Amino acid sequence: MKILSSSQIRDADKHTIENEPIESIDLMERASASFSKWFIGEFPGKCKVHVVSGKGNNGGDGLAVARILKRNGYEVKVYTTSDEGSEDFNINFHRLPEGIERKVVDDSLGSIETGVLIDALFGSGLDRPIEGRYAKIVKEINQFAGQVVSIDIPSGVYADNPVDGEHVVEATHTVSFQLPKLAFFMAENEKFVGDWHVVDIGLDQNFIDHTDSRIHMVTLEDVRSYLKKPAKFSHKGNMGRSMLICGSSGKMGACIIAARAALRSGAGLLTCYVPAVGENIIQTAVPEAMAMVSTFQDYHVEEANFKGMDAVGIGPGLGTEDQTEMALRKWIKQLEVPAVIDADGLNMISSRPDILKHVPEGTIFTPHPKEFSRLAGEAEDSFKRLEMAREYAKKHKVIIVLKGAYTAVFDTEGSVYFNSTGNPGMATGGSGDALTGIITALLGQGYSSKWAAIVGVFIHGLAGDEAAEDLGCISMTATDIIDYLPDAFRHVEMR
Ligand SMILES: NC(=O)C1=CN([C@@H]2O[C@H](COP(=O)(O)OP(=O)(O)OC[C@H]3O[C@@H](n4cnc5c(N)ncnc54)[C@H](O)[C@@H]3O)[C@@H](O)[C@H]2O)[C@@H](O)CC1
Ligand SMILES: [K+]
Repeated sequence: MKILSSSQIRDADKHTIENEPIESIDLMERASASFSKWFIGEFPGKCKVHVVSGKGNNGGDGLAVARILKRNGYEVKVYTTSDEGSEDFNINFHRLPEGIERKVVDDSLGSIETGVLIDALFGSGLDRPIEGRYAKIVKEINQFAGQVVSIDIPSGVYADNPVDGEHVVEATHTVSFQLPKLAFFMAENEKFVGDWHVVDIGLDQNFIDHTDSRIHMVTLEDVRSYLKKPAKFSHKGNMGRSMLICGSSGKMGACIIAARAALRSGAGLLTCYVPAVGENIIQTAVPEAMAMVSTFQDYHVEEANFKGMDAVGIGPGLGTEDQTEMALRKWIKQLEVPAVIDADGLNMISSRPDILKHVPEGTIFTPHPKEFSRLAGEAEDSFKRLEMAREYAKKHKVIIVLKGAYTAVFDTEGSVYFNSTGNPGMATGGSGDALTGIITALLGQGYSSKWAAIVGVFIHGLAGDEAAEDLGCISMTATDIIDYLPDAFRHVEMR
């Protein structure tokens, strides 16, 4: 699913109005009806609803929603900051039926105790920080004890840029029209956006499909269409020969987790290249994997042989000893197959950036934000980090998997794909090692680097979601994520 900027969405609105054709006020009605349908589903008890409207079209939506909810049996009170506004605001203001209490407010809503508050103060037309009387209103909205639902976007949040003011509505839910907004994927906006939802308002799909956007959200349907089904005549040899270079003394767990995750992701033949300390451990813990053992006891110091391999995963539990770093340099120089580099592998590259020039095109890096800042420098905010990761991926011709609540995959052409699965329970030790194992296995099965990353991240998150459903976010572990991989793959396969 594409994510469009607010100016692109405005163009889509305009195009729909001209070409469907539909009057602007009727499109507002359609949007408000979609919002109301969502609202009635979420709050079926006919609670008291307070609608706070600005004077733009977001406020106009609020007024239309007030009317629709009143018709559906809700007790509705409307607070407007003005009795006059945009053309469509004015029409909806005059359409407000009898029986809706209304109040034109200056800088205070007065006391609101119960019910649900709908925030229709500002939408995508916000063009400066919220100040003065509007700031006081936002303060009151945030002091309200009940749930707050923002129409389209929380007032004070920009769709495509970082928040620049102190006064921003903190919504419980945000109901966005037609498509999600880039702002929803940024960690610092979580407290404003709350849980977000998208409702269809019937904008011209053909126009959206032809609008150039390099920002996407990965959906189940996307992954479903890219998932390779094992062929009837497949055998272990053509399901990919993969190697994990992993482990050091005290960090063999990372290796085990990555190996198990690879096997649960369809790796045909898996070899774990480990230092001597890891031989018994990996052979006992993961009997399905072969072990290739380095002569040195505690950590990697030697060259590896990738002959016959289809994919390599480098990183889980490697440690960052100087000699391991020298070994890493050799591995990278002789890489001829698709590879994913994680964790300590990335940390070593950060401290010796000259290794970068040997990294083959299309290699996947899977940093979390801290590892990414070691690679590319600190970012002021998530929007800047997004641009930095995009530039880094383009410049070094690598696929970046920037891990976070919405893990983002950056391809070498400047496109970014936000993941839509996963939960806070996955921020647990070993979760990243499992991801490395999954991506290695997919690379081995012939997925392109970009799609191995996108599909791997999605499946990893989905397995985490299935685990969280049964075990809860607090108790789940990386091993649980692996245990739920079969459910996740089945879920994607189901048609
Ligand atoms: N046809 C369309 O374009 C549709 C638009 N829709 C709604 O329209 C919204 C966008 O409407 P608008 O473009 O009218 O914008 P807004 O409703 O967000 O408000 C814009 C107004 O607020 C003022 N303003 C901006 N920032 C301010 C600030 N910090 N302090 C004080 N005043 C400020 C602007 O000067 C302008 O008068 C969307 O978010 C969506 O809710 C929907 O009805 C769907 C259809
Ligand atoms: K709003």
